Amino acid sequence: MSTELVAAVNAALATVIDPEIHRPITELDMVDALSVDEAGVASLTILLTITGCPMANTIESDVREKVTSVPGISGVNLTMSAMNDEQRTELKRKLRGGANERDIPFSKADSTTQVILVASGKGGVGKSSVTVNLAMALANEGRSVGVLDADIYGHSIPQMLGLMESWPTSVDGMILPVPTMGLKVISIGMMKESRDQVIAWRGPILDRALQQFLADVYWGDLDYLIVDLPPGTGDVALSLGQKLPNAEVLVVTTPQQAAAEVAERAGTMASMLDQKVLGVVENMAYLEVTCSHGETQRVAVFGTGGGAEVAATLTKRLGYDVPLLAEVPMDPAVSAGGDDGLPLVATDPTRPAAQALTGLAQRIVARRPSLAGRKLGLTPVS
Ligand SMILES: Nc1ncnc2c1ncn2[C@@H]1O[C@H](COP(=O)(O)OP(=O)(O)OP(=O)(O)O)[C@@H](O)[C@H]1O
Repeated sequence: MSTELVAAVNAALATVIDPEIHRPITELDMVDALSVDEAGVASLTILLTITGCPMANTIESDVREKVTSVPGISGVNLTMSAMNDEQRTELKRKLRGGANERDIPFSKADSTTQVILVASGKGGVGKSSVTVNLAMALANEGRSVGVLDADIYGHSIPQMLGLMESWPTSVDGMILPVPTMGLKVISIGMMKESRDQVIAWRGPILDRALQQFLADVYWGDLDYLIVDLPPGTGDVALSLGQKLPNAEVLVVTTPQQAAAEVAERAGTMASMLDQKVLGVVENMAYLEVTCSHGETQRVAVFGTGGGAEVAATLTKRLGYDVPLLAEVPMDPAVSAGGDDGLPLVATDPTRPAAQALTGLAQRIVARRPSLAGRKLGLTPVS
């Protein structure tokens, strides 16, 4: 057996990335019994994290391609198998950075992930649409982004990202988010046995489920975790507020006065939980219509000024600047993108609505992460 060839095959395998965990399969101890015989035939076993792993075919074809491309390799003898319990436990330990206990990585003082809770006062203002498009736009800016759909009543994220038939893989109790379009996604809807099942979780059960999303999901290194909250100021906001004291809240409203008033409440609630309000997004701000003379006009379908009003009220109430970060026009393409599972920012970034959402992402990226109001995990000495 040629040790050089084995090393070369190993190096090639190090370029095969597990599509769910986003790490090289060699680092995840998924390569077993690798050898190369005199005739240059490589034999190896790939240990999948679970039997029936949904990504098995992708990994298999990737491994074949990479191994056969190594000079001197004439064939591949590949066995696809699964890890045993011990191997899985070791992998989980490794993924948690050697720690056995499950704590929430984002709540640690040294966490570099910016958690953004997308909140609204009432339903239907476009909170989920803003969530998926903002996440896509941040990914387009080269950031690693996770999306957590914590909207127990709506959970429309799977639909909006084309994941209606996708389920997260679980490795011995550790959940791997579903990868799509460069994002990592988990939805409360994915935890149900069937998609039409109604969830009526409250109090401790809901709290436990949210804890699981944050601690038992292997998110990896994220720049941003965007969380779609249920509308209003309910149990989820409270529970997440306690679990993620450093999270920042992005308030989505429509220009309507009534929507603005309830949106202010969502912002005020955040401050009660010691969270900072990052800013306000006014969605469905106006509709652009082109008249028969070719002139374009902005029609205020839902009135005007709601976003600016929420921003001004929260600035006054909270004592720091809460900016109006974006005004997103009404555009049937936003809605169609949601139905098709493809966010507008990904399919048609030139449309004004997509540009407004990209601008929102750019403003968020450009902000220097502020430590104001953050709990730094320092213990005062007497
Ligand atoms: N800028 C927009 N232009 C046109 N349609 C939009 C826009 N934003 C959202 N919509 C549409 O409005 C409807 C409600 O949006 P969405 O589901 O994002 O709201 P939501 O606030 O998350 O609602 P809920 O909390 O009730 O789930 C959807 O059909 C969506 O496609």
